[in-house]
Amino acid sequence: MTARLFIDGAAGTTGIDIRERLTGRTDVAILLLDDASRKDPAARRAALNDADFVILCLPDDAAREAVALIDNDRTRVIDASSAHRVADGWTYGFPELEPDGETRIAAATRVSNPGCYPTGFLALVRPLVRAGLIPADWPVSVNATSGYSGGGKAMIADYEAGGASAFRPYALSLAHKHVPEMTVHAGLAHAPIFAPAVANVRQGMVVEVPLPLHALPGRPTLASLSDALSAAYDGQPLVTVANDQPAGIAIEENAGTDRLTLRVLGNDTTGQARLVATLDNLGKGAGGAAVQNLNIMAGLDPLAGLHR
Ligand SMILES: NC(=O)C1=CN([C@@H]2O[C@H](COP(=O)(O)OP(=O)(O)OC[C@H]3O[C@@H](n4cnc5c(N)ncnc54)[C@H](OP(=O)(O)O)[C@@H]3O)[C@@H](O)[C@H]2O)C=CC1
Ligand SMILES: CC(=O)N[C@@H](CCC(=O)OP(=O)(O)O)C(=O)O
Repeated sequence: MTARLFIDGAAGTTGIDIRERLTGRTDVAILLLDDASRKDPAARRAALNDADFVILCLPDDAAREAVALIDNDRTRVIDASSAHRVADGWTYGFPELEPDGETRIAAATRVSNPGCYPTGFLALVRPLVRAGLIPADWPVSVNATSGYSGGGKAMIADYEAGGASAFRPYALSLAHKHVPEMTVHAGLAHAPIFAPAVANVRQGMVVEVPLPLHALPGRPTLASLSDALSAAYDGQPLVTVANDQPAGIAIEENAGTDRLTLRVLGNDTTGQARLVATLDNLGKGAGGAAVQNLNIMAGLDPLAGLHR
């Protein structure tokens, strides 16, 4: 079977990336609108209802509008925006996160693609909360740095014109749009303190969760945390729990791939840990995850077109 796919927002950063990833595939046929009609509601409505699958690569409001334009119960949607990540009736599109994740995505008609930062954060924290190693009411914090392509066309243009800062912490009022999905899908009682920054590198991301092991109820060791992550992702080809002790970690480690690498680093003597994830904000953090979800929903090879 050939899956008929419409990408709404195909001219943007994520849309172009997904089109490139699907080039040459014979199991997916892409429906495109020309430049004159790509923002025309009537043309979008027709394409949205004609397709078997739709990937929304739009700002949040436009993504909500696109969903409202679908008036049949056959078209299945993957939304790359943050509009539906904690919405009722939507399945969170992170197949490796829960034991039944892939099964639920395969059956879903509405799938929300995870945010780039939440992908790293949840991969580190969710299995530890599920295993009881981090209590649900623990005051978690998360520091992260993204490549500038995470800010879409406007931020890419700023950086590539040479005028933007080399390293810029932001979201300083602690109300970043990713906090709700981090809280809900980690199973935490309180919002984590999320401190993101953008760096002068096109693609790549480091997400770090510091943990005072000495203060946690079970006083876990580094090895017990690492073992819990390894067990959670056993057999998952895109997720690696590395047991190395690098002197430093490059933000580019997984740039250009759909890999997600997790590490538990730190010091058992002081009882302090640094949980660190690296990924490509456009890979497992966006377009790679969208293609993976499409593959799963359409019953295709789940890893087709992904860069391991
Ligand atoms: N970049 C990233 O790393 C990631 C982005 N995302 C999410 O994916 C979505 C798209 O992001 P990104 O690709 O970066 O953004 P871009 O700004 O690069 O692209 C957005 C595209 O949507 C088009 N668009 C805007 N409004 C409408 C509309 N009403 N109808 C049709 N098309 C419209 C824009 O057209 P025009 O330029 O002409 O206005 C543009 O082509 C966002 O919700 C973003 O949060 C998700 C994960 C990662
Ligand atoms: C560097 C930068 O600006 N990043 C974006 C997030 C990019 C992303 O992946 O967010 P969504 O998946 O929710 O679109 C931001 O902080 O808003």
